[in-house]
Amino acid sequence: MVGVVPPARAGQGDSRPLMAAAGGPGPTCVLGIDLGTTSVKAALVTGTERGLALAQSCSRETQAHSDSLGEAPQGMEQDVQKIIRALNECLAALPQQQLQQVTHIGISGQMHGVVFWKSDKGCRWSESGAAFEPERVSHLVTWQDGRCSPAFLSSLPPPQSHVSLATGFGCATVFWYLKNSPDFLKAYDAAGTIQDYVVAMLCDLKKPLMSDQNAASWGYFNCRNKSWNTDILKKSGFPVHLLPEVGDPGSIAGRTTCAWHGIPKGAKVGIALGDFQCSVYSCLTERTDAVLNISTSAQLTISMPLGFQPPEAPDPSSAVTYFPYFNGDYLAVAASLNGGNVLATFVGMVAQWAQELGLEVEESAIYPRIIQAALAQKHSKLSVHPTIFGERHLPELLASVSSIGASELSLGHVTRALCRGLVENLCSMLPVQHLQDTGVRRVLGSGSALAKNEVLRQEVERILPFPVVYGKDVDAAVGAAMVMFHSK
Ligand SMILES: Nc1ncnc2c1ncn2[C@@H]1O[C@H](COP(=O)(O)OP(=O)(O)O)[C@@H](O)[C@H]1O
Ligand SMILES: O=C(CO)[C@@H](O)[C@H](O)[C@H](O)[C@H](O)COP(=O)(O)O
Repeated sequence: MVGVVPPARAGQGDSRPLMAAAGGPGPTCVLGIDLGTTSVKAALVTGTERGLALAQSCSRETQAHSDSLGEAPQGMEQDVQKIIRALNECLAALPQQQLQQVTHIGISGQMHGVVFWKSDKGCRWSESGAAFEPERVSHLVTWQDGRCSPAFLSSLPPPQSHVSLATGFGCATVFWYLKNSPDFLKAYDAAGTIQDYVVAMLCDLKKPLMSDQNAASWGYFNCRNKSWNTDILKKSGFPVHLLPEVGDPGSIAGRTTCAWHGIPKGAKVGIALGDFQCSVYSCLTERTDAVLNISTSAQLTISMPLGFQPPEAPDPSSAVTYFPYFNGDYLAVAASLNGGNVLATFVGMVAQWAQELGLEVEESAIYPRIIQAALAQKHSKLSVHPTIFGERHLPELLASVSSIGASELSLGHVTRALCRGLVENLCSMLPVQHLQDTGVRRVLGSGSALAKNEVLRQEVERILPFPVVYGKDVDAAVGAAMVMFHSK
């Protein structure tokens, strides 16, 4: 037993679906999955008399980054075959006898991105029925994709949504294909996030289902009436037949049509969820909690009051956006494009410099060294503004370094300053003063980049004047499993 998961607090003010009636026919063993940007995580969560327990977990890096097939400038695509391979490796590493007990599957994953497939040929099940392999499936164009320039985005019709349109958002990517490679879209008749694709394959859905969490992340989705901006899109020639059906987070999308890695056929599969919302769900128990998630990207968030409704129109200049959560609730989110991916880029740069100096150093060996070096440098006057990927509200503001003193140039100084810069950047988007004004009493930390990096945790604890409690590195997968226990 790895640890007992915070039990859901039923009752007033809790955004989470009510716990299944005690002793009711609720699930006993749930598989939670997070199809993240860097790694896939899987978690087996069991119901015990003490609440929910994380029985087993596994993670595998996908190494799925691929060149843009369509030669899209600044394209960021991932090979779906490699994502599914990492998923299969994770499940194969979990105990068979526990997988055989699984009655429900909760799936979350990286939001905004889009993958296309041929609805009745999206995968091929192995002879044994144990696993499926993708077929007639495109690459995943991820949330980090930069093909939609500001000029292209401004040529698109204004959305009737509170979420501003940005590059890497599913609907923006479809518009890009429509304009630059229309024949590409003709090969497919289904689309969704990577997690929607997996749900559709497991349940053999002819029409993909998508939760409003993921629909909102695509753009052109009205969260108030839970519908796509179909009229606006049709007028622009958008292939609206590609838009999935939208359902409520926590609802059941269907049942597995085959046994899957030992999980019996007929297991209930939840509608796919946003990884960020599931990371929050795994730990948020009080409305006075703030959550800081640092995985490939980074988010700092607080709950909005019950009954809050987002504005009708988007505000592209705002650093904070409102994410649909559960039960009609919303989260106010500083969603940064710069999180673990900045540290990963720094590690890649160190490896590249070493190679240019004739040294071969594995990136996996660099992480512990830069962390150790920074632990030895408790302070650094260096000031790093880390936004090498820009931000959605300030796409042109790239990274910068200042206060560079001759004594501040060690690997340890630079690493600590970089970690501090990541946290300061989030706090520039959602200031500490605002957290205090809204009554935040505690910060819950989640995401692998935080779980694996003591220096980052030290800087979090220096900058945020609140107690900080950390989760594990499989938070979104645990959250996706918890949703299945708490859904009606
Ligand atoms: N060995 C390591 N030590 C410290 N940090 C690491 C290590 N390996 C990866 N990371 C950090 O973890 C981040 C990926 O976190 P992860 O939770 O796997 O991402 P996601 O959920 O987006 O797939 C990377 O961007 C990197 O910054
Ligand atoms: O960009 C946003 C929100 O706008 C982020 O929540 C982003 O969608 C998420 O980080 C992605 O879902 C990727 O998550 P992760 O792979 O970084 O865990």
